[in-house]
Amino acid sequence: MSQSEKENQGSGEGKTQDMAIFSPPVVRSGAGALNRALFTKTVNLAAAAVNDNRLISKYRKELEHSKELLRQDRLSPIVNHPDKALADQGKKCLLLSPNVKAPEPETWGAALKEGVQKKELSVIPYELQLNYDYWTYHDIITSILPEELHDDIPSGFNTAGHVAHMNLRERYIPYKKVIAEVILDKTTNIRTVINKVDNVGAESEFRTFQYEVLAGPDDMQVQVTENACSFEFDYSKVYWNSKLEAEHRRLINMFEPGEVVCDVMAGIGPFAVPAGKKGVFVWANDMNPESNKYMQVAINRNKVSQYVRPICEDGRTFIHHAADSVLEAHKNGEHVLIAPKPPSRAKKAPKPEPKRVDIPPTISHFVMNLPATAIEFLGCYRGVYAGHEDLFSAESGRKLPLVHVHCFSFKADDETPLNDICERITKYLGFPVKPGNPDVEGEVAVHDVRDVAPAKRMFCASFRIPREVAFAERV
Ligand SMILES: C[S@@+](CC[C@H](N)C(=O)[O-])C[C@H]1O[C@@H](n2cnc3c(N)ncnc32)[C@H](O)[C@@H]1O
Repeated sequence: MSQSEKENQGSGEGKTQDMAIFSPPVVRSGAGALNRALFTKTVNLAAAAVNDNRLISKYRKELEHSKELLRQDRLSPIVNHPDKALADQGKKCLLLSPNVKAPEPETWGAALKEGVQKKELSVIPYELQLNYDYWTYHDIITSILPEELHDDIPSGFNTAGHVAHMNLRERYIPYKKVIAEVILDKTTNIRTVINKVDNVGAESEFRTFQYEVLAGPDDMQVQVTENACSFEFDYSKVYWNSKLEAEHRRLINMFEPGEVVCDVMAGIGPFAVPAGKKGVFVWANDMNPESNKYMQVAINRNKVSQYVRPICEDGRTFIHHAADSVLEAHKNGEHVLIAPKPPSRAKKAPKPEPKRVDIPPTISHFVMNLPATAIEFLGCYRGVYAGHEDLFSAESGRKLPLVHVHCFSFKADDETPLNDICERITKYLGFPVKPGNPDVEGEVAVHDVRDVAPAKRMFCASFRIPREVAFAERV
């Protein structure tokens, strides 16, 4: 081996650092209480003590370039000198790669050797102390769980404000408390960890769930911000899913200021409140009285009471009631007045009049986010505008409402889910539909929203209510 080859090998160039030394100790404490003190470790390294602090940045760059500097996630290579007296004088060290050994100059690379030769550096042993705070959730849990559980370490959870909501698989249940404690320690802004309690697949009518608190206080009163609106609610009493923010935004972006939107299953208002904020009139219904209560809270918090009306009834009856009530509001001349921007003080222009926006006579969009069953409500559109063909005459320029109905279907790359969804819409609407352009009567646009299970996805189907359905006689 030539001298340069020896030097190369010694300096760690071309060699991967042995990073296993930074793994936490294996603490197979079982399902018992989490003992954070067991997660301490001393890693023996070498460090380049820098004689003059003004040279730190120069040597940091050089040693980084020659791959002699320690590169390890969440560890700064610049540390205080291990000698307390020198540290008190402000002396610093640069931590070196584990391949570099202080007593073995043949492991030092050219940059290090040169620094030592110039008496600007000295290479010293350094005992790096690592503890529980250093390691990630994954590191700690891997260290605790037995190896047969390493293949699918629980990592995902929903959050609602300070609450992390887990849905642990059966085989991780014995470790639920330890897992929750570590999540609590390692996730900023999480104060409570809960686990969904299996209720043998049965979902509650209001899409709430049974849970047990695994770590932190049993405090389910949460605050969240979504689409620039703030919500405060009891997460145990109403439905909330932070993973739907993009879907909420997608539909909100379709609504125009001054239009009317009827949200049939509005929850606490993640469609309604931001839509109201952009000047859309919203009739926001939910059958859960708790949702209705917290929607009112959100309306007040976000100052959208001029635009958003909370209603609490069965969505099936709401559909006709909403069409009638919007028309009534229009006939009564209900409107909002939008205060103009104050004129600049320099101009002595007369104060501009507020802008009046009337509630239009008809609904532009219905939203139905209750994916498990909403399609079954579609029969309720029959007769929604019975006797009101005039409202949608060619001269009026008005179109029948678009319905956006959420649903579940298969996960497949072909047309299977589209055809499945269209078949079910056909059945419940009582009118044949096929995949296509929602502006064409009898055609449906299907948007793929998100994965919900290995073989199941959530979709949103959008279509205009067919004339035959809208103008049918009410029974
Ligand atoms: C999946 S959540 C969606 C809530 C909200 N739209 C969202 O995106 O977060 C479905 C909502 O439907 C409400 N709900 C269930 N059955 C209903 C019915 N028959 N009529 C009206 N609302 C209903 C539940 O209370 C729940 O808030």
